[in-house]
Amino acid sequence: MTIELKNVTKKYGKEFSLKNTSMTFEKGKIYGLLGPNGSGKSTTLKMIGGLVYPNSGEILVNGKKVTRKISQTVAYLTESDMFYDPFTVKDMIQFYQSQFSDFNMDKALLLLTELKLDRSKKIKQLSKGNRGRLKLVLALARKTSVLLLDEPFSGLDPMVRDSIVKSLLSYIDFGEQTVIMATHEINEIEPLLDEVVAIYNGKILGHKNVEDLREKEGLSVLKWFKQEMEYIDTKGREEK
Ligand SMILES: Nc1ncnc2c1ncn2[C@@H]1O[C@H](COP(=O)(O)OP(=O)(O)OP(=O)(O)O)[C@@H](O)[C@H]1O
Repeated sequence: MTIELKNVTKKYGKEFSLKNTSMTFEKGKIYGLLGPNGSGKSTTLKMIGGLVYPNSGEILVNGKKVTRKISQTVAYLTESDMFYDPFTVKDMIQFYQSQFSDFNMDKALLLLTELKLDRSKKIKQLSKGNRGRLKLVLALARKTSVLLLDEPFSGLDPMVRDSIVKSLLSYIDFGEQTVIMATHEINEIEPLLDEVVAIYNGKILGHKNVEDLREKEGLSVLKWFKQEMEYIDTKGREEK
């Protein structure tokens, strides 16, 4: 599905989270959304996921304006936990199955085994990293045309990150799913990405095809992102 942000502005009080931002995410591509803390990454994902609405402008998914109902078409791994503590891992999986008709139980069970999660454990007994793993299971087990991942590696130890990147590769439906991943782990996700978007202070600074970056400009995603940030520092493009 194609996702379009058209002149989107989001304010919390007087603070801008996004300032008149426009961007198109094309069907079947994997996007990395990069930016320093507080730049507007989570806000962008929340708006695509129908959790918050813009003050002005519009967000369209396949030409349709986003409402709360979008949660039926969009799988969303949020930055914060949305778990019910007394549930066990298995209860949580069954709850998702009851909520989403696209939930694939076989895939969930496979992911649980791969990520070494104990089904009988209560959510409140899980470590932060294991809660992170469970969030991944719940998001990846859905068959949706849009997948939003907000800090999917948060709390995970570096030893498992590699295997999780590989899991992502095998569980994403390439060419079909539009995936947007907000993260600070730039090097880890580079092998997954088709496109990269840099955001700063509520504005999109740049958008590049990762292969073009490498082949035409000889830059890694991290190098390009650092260049964009240095440009901000030297030219003071901040418009506050
Ligand atoms: N619920 C809220 N109430 C007030 N301000 C908010 C709220 N959510 C976000 N903001 C503000 O909006 C701006 C963008 O926040 P956002 O969470 O989108 O950034 P981010 O790029 O995801 O940051 P991080 O990398 O730290 O997760 C920040 O200035 C933040 O303080």
